[in-house]
Amino acid sequence: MPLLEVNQLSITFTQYDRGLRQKKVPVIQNLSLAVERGEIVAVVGASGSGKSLLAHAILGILPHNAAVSGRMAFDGQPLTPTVIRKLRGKRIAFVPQSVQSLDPLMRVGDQVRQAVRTGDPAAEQQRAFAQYGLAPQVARRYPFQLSGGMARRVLVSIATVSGAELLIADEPTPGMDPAVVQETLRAFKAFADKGTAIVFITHDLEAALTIADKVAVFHAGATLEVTQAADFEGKGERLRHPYTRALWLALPQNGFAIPDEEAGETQICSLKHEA
Ligand SMILES: Nc1ncnc2c1ncn2[C@@H]1O[C@H](COP(=O)(O)OP(=O)(O)OP(=O)(O)O)[C@@H](O)[C@H]1O
Ligand code: NI
Repeated sequence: MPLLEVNQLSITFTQYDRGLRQKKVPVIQNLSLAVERGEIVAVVGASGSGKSLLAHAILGILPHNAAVSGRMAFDGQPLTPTVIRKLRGKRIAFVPQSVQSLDPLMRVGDQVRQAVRTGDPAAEQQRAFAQYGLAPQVARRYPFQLSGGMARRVLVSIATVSGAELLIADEPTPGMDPAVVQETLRAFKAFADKGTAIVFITHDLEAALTIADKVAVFHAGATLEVTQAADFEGKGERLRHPYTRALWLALPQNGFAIPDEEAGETQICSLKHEA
């Protein structure tokens, strides 16, 4: 049984036009995804394709104007609002996309220590900072005193000291320098090797492929394809969807190939953006 199961998830926003007329805007439609213990599933796709909303739906933190349908389960247990409240920050950890989610009024070291569930909080915080290249004195700073990359390392520290069984990381690496990105990816892989299930949301297919077992490709609110990471090889012959193949062929090592429109390739509009 997968640790996390998302079945036929749909999310629709209600918006108000002029004159209080309601408008329903579907943003995710019939999305299914399963993540086993020890498995890293990368979620890639263009900006606005619904990656963060998927994470927010799992964590039960969608805005109030969102209507959700479908089934989600963690360790066989349906993810109801009560259940998810109990799991969040404990068995399920989250690296949010926005660094604004740090508490502006609390020293960042304390925010990391608060997230520790087993072991000595101070020691765990120091270990995490050392791992992600944050100097010990950074612990005494407030979020506004950090660069974007440092704030993201603090967010990764908070999520990883919790010892959660499921880690959902929403774009954890922007603003980090390449060595820290590598260290973060290595850390994720090490967690997975110890049994943690990881959902790794990213624009960066190349980075995703260095650690992912599976890749879920999103486009306009639908999962186009969930594929084995190993299928990204050669000319992408094993990739079923033209958009997925376009993402793969657009990587530098594949020569930034622009798919052949004559051959009927579709949906390559955001190809440049993704590369
Ligand atoms: N509160 C909201 N009300 C209406 N529409 C929303 C709301 N929040 C998000 N959306 C829409 O849902 C879609 C998916 O947004 P989401 O943030 O999940 O995209 P994403 O794939 O995470 O993008 P990015 O890569 O830029 O982070 C977008 O088109 C966005 O405009
Ligand atoms: Ni996002």
